[in-house]
Amino acid sequence: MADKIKDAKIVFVVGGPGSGKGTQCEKIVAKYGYTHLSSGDLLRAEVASGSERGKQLQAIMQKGELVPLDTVLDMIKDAMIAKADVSKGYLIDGYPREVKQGEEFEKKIGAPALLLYIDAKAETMVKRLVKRGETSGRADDNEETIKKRLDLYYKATEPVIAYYEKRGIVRKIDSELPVDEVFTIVEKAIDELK
Ligand SMILES: Nc1nc2c(ncn2[C@@H]2O[C@H](COP(=O)(O)OP(=O)(O)OP(=O)(O)O)[C@@H](O)[C@H]2O)c(=O)[nH]1
Ligand SMILES: O=c1ccn([C@@H]2O[C@H](COP(=O)(O)OP(=O)(O)O)[C@@H](O)[C@H]2O)c(=O)[nH]1
Ligand SMILES: [Mg+2]
Repeated sequence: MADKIKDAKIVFVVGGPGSGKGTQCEKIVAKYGYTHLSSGDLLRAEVASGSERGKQLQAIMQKGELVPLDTVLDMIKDAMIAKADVSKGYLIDGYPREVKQGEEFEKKIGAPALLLYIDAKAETMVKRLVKRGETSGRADDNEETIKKRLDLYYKATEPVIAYYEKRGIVRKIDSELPVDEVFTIVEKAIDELK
């Protein structure tokens, strides 16, 4: 496994709920052809399958809490292996959520070359998610759960950024700007990887 993906770049995409991770990842895929793996999307797919495991995940996500670390990591790993022959790079979106998740990822898969830190103000993120909730159908896009997701982000996920800052691979992206302007900054960070 580690062998198969050793030449592919791994990029962690981290930021608060609604900061714009998914939006920027789509644009990176369109321009660079990277493989986009959103941990949240993988979990939602499991929920949609109606499996027993999906039902347990649904209950946790609805509360804005974190699902067990191994569950997410196994899903990401399987998805990476499935694309290993064609992938130039991987965008791991919404992961790691806590420092321990990052450590486990590196033990089982490999080291990230870059961490894109998508940064928006709490107020902005709440506004975007409430708006997205009008059409997203996501069970966690409601004000009560949004608040819990934000709290958990500041408590558990922000330390992830500090952890990788020490390794010099963090690029902070201001996502208060319009989407295309944000992408201009993202492009610079990805171009530096080549
Ligand atoms: N103005 C502005 N709006 C944005 C930007 N990026 C995303 N949005 C809007 O904010 C909402 C959330 O964006 P997503 O890309 O889904 O955010 P995310 O970080 O993937 O959020 P989660 O899936 O909850 O983790 C979307 O409905 C976008 O339309 C941006 O750079 N500028
Ligand atoms: O590594 C992960 C990624 C997601 N989640 C769960 O999935 C939800 C949605 O995650 P996503 O990244 O889609 O959205 P965000 O919370 O960043 O807005 C989170 O609130 C968590 O309950 C998790 O437990 N571990
Ligand atoms: Mg997303």
